[in-house]
This record gives sequence, C-alpha cells and structure tokens, in this order.
Amino acid sequence: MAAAATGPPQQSLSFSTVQQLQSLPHLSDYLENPKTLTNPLDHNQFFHPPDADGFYLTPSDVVLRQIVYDLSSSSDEDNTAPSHHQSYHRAGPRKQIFFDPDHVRAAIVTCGGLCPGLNTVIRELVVGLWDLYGVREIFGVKSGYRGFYSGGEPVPLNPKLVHNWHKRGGTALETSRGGFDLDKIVNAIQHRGFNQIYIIGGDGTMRGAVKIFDEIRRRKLNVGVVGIPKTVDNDIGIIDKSFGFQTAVEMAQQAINAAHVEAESAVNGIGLVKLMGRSTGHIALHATLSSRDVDCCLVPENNFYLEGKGGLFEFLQHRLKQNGHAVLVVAEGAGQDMIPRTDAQKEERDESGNLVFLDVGGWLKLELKKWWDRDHPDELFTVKYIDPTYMIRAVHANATDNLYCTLLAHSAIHGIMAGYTGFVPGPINGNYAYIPVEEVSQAKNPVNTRDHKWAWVRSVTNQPDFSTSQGL
Ligand SMILES: Nc1ncnc2c1ncn2[C@@H]1O[C@H](COP(=O)(O)OP(=O)(O)O)[C@@H](O)[C@H]1O
Ligand SMILES: O=P(O)(O)OC[C@H]1O[C@](O)(COP(=O)(O)O)[C@@H](O)[C@@H]1O
Ligand SMILES: [Mg+2]
Repeated sequence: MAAAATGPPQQSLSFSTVQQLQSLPHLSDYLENPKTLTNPLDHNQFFHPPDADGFYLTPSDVVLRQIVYDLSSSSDEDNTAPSHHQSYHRAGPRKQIFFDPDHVRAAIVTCGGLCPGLNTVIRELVVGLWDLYGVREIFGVKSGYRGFYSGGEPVPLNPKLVHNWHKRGGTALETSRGGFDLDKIVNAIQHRGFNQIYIIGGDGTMRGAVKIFDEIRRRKLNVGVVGIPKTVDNDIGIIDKSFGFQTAVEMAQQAINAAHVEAESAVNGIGLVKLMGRSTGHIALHATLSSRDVDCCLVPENNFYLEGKGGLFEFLQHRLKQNGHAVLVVAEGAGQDMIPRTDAQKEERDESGNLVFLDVGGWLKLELKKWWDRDHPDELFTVKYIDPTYMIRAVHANATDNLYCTLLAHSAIHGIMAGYTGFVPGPINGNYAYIPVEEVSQAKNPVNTRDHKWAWVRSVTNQPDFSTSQGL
C-alpha cells in the first residue's frame, strides 16, 4: 500500500531485520593462536588524536550498502533483493593488530590497464606503512602478476623514493596483462617471505586476487591479501566509484571541446569522440553530462541503430538542420555487434583474455559518410573523428582522486594490519568499508539505463532512446 502523501511513514524498518553484516575473512579464521599487539598508532603523536573516543573501530562499526528505502513498499522485490540487506565493516584502524611491524614484508603490485592515481596509491601505501606503522620492508613487484616470479628482483621502496610519485601518470612499478600463474605467484610469495600483499588492479586483477587469497588460505600462510580496486572504466560494482575515473572524465572534456569547435566550424559538421569504456559507458555518460555540448551519447548498455525511424541518422539529420552541427560521444564498447568482423576478429582476445574490440569510431565515421553521400549527395558534410584513447588515463590524478587514493591506501593498511585478509577497501555511500574481494570480483557496474541519471542524459541531449522505432 502506498504511503500517505503527508504525515509520518506508516512502516518502520529496524536495523536488525533489514541488514546483514558481510563476514570478512580474517587470518584468525585459519591460523591457530595468532599473536596480537597494541596498535603502534597509540604512540604516534602526529596521527593519533590523544584520547579520542571512537578513533579505533570495532567489528560493530558498519557501513550500510543501501541507504535509500521506500518505506511504503518494504515487501517489494526491490527492498528484498539480497544486496539491499548488506552492511560491511567500516574501514579504519583497530586497537589490536596482527602483524609486528618489525616483521612485515609488504609487496605492492599493479596489474591491468593504466588509471590516473596508480602512483598515488603506491606512494601512500609506502608512506602509510612507513610512517603510521613503522614498517621498513616494503617492495614493489614489477610488471604485474608475472613480476612475482619473473623479470627480476622486487624493488625496495621508501618514502624518499616515492616522494613525488603522485605527480606522475602511469605506474612506476610497471604493469602488464596476462601472466597469471597461481602456483608460481604463491610460491614466490612464500619464497620471498612476503606477508602483506597489496594488489592494485581492475576486475580481472580482482578475480586473480581471489585465487591468490584462496591458495594462501589453503596453504595456511600468515599472509594478508588486499585488493585495491583500479578501473578507469568504473566497471567495478559495490564501491561508489573507482579512483582515476573523475580525472579521466575531466580529460575527456578536452576531446569533446575540440570536436565541438571542429563541428561548429564546418557546414553540416559532426564531431565524433570515442572514449574508453570496454563494457560500461560511465566515462562517456559523465563526460556528456558535464560537457553540455554533446548531442548524442552511445554506450554499450544501450543498443542503438542507424537507419529508419528513431535511428541515429534521422536524429542527426534533424540536429544538423536545427543547429548546423552535432557532437557524438561513443564509448568504445558500444555498437560492437553492428561492426562487421571476420571469424578471427570474433575470437581475438588480449593476454588477459579480454575480448579485443573493433574501432567503433572509425566504423561510425564511414557509415555516416556513406549515409550522407547517399541521401544528400549535393550538400557539404564533414565528420571529424577524435579518439583520445590513452590520453584520458595516462595522466596523474587530479586533486580529488589523489585524496581518494590516499584514503584507499590507508584503509588497506589499517585492514591488513588488523588481520583482515581477502578484502577490498572502498567507499560505499561516502564511507570507507571493507568488502570481501570475492564479492567485488563478481560485482559489475553497468550504466543503468532505467535510472534518473540516464534520463538526465536524454533530457540534456534529447537523443532517441533507440528502444522503439518512433521517429522524431
Ligand atoms: N579470471 C582470472 N583469474 C586469474 N587472473 C586473472 C583473471 N582475469 C584476469 N586475470 C589477471 O589479472 C591481470 C589483470 O587483468 P586485466 O583484465 O588485464 O586488467 P584489469 O584487472 O584492469 O581488469 C592479468 O595479469 C590477468 O592475467
Ligand atoms: O591497455 P590496453 O590493453 O590497450 O587496453 C585498453 C583497455 O583498457 C581500459 O582502459 C581499462 O581496462 P582495464 O581496467 O580492464 O585494465 C579499457 O577502457 C580499454 O579497453
Ligand atoms: Mg578490466
């Protein structure tokens, strides 16, 4: 029954009936009598506010996954979905720690594609471990997962060495795709005596981190594993957004601005911009919303078509007539089913097993030209195609992302020092929490084309929804 339009809500939800605390793996789950120590932050006059209540967190400090409820429909499908009932341990320092800082040998690795902020996370892990907990043995594993067992010795890291790293794009530790050999990786971890493993990477990396964590647990090793979610595409679920994403959206503005200038300066000019987004269109969507120069945004989550009523060509023809120019933003994963490809191209994968996409921008540019020559052979027409590719991710993080990276790194350190393992730190509804890495590895984050944000895109662009063949 719907709630009355005025007056207090008719139903109330109690915390215990609505929320289930997600259990978090801990070293004490499989190690017998692990030693505990008082957190050295107690004696850190710079970091620890003396006598501050609530400074140390306990297992009863939680973050709710779902904070928006419709009290009038508590029995609806929406409110009974499992994800709506979850809460997670809050990230932050614990009173008791499970590692003696003098005996910590920490390893940091970066895997997968680049993302603004990678170097900041590395820097803050090193500085945080060193300054907060007094850890002195910190190593960078070179070139992704394969670096654990090949390609030379891990690099010793210290605050002096990493001092300026947050001002550099890329990853100073280097990264790679592929090369995941579970046995060799875990053997190398044992052989080198690493007992804290910080794995920075995207969805593929997190799937690997689950396997490493499982194997470490199976071997009953006193080794903590934490995944730090990195994805410029923002394609990892549960967390609010991934670091570097905002920086990438900001960089994308330059390409959209250039496309707009080119389109405006031509007769029947179209500016076409392709942006990263393998399976999700978040960068394209956010860049579109913040630009306001975009006439149409195409994302992988929303199929589109070219010809006929309600199609892209009809829409563009209308826009050109109205404004004389148009700007199109397309995410790299959009329209892949429409691009003709050979059998070999259908099978092509990168070293990590990700499907290799064809260039949707190049294909669209050709299709646009064919359409115009066919339907308007005597009128001028120009398509300027801009593909900024790596320019949006091969930059250092902006100020907001840098702060975010710092909080992520510190959350990771506090969690692992407290004995938690097989987890990922991340913001949920603005609060940092610890999430089981297994859950993160399975959580995708597609653009929801049924929610308000997508409706907002459509209201900004007035583009067709491509779901019906209703024309303009
Ligand atoms: N299912 C998986 N199991 C184990 N390792 C994986 C898996 N998927 C990807 N990886 C490894 O994770 C690393 C990064 O994966 P990739 O997909 O390239 O980037 P990202 O982590 O940014 O998504 C690679 O070394 C890859 O071999
Ligand atoms: O670095 P590569 O191998 O050229 O891959 C490019 C891909 O990397 C990404 O930037 C990010 O992908 P990952 O987060 O999976 O590494 C995608 O948007 C893009 O498709
Ligand atoms: Mg990925």
